[in-house]
Amino acid sequence: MAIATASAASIFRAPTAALPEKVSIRNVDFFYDKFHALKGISLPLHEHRVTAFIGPSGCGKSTLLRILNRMYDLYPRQRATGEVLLDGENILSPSQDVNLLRARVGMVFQKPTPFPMSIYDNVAFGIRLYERLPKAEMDERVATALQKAALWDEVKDKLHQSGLGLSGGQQQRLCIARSVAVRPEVILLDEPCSALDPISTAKIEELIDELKAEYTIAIVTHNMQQAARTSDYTAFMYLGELIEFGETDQVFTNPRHQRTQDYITGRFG
Ligand SMILES: Nc1ncnc2c1ncn2[C@@H]1O[C@H](COP(=O)(O)OP(=O)(O)OP(=O)(O)O)[C@@H](O)[C@H]1O
Repeated sequence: MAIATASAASIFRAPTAALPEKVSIRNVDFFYDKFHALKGISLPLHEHRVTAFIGPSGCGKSTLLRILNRMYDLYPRQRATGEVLLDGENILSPSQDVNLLRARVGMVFQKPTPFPMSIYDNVAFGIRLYERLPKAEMDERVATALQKAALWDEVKDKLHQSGLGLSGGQQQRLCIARSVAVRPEVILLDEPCSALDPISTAKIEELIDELKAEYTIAIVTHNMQQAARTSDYTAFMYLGELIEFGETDQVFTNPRHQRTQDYITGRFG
């Protein structure tokens, strides 16, 4: 994929002023039992910006994302060391309330995962975990979340039909609505378009651009064009290490490391 050329620079967004670090990943190591999957990872996620994680299969992108909302806690023998500061507080600390963390840091997975319930209940589900709202207020929250996920117009007349009856692209936007509904501060997207057709993919990419006005976003993607189009910052990982992190246009047009250059030009991976 030869997009690491000066002539392709126009596809990148204009460099933006650096905003504060919403998340600061500091010297993080991760272990699946004895397997050392991440080594000394340090980088920021800037507030209201999109950071893309790229790198060959197995380099640790999803593992890093799963650390940011302590998803790994659900599995025995998985552990992280180092610090992940969210607004300056270390979320890896044993005293961190993990449920609260997952409300602040939402996650959308590769495969759309609607629950076998109505469109309305899919969105209300997350809210009900944290809050008890009167019906009118809940209706409002569900509608707002669906609007933010650019799905409202397509579903407003069938809110009580099953979420499973939606197309793949609509299901993924429903999952984004479910995540947005609990008013997170950070949204983690793990290859959110890999199961989608090009039109649905374009919709999700547009949506990512809109969502960053309110949220801080991290996206794992195998699609170099998608990383270039959607992100402000790019992190290139290889074999559990962070090789390069920088503004997306710099990483794609003028990478500092040969390995980054080789990966983004399709020479390996
Ligand atoms: N549950 C697990 N138990 C043991 N090792 C694991 C587990 N999950 C992932 N790994 C290993 O950790 C490393 C990083 O995996 P990870 O899924 O984070 O990579 P990735 O970059 O997201 O890959 P892909 O692009 O293929 O999704 C790989 O070597 C993988 O085999």
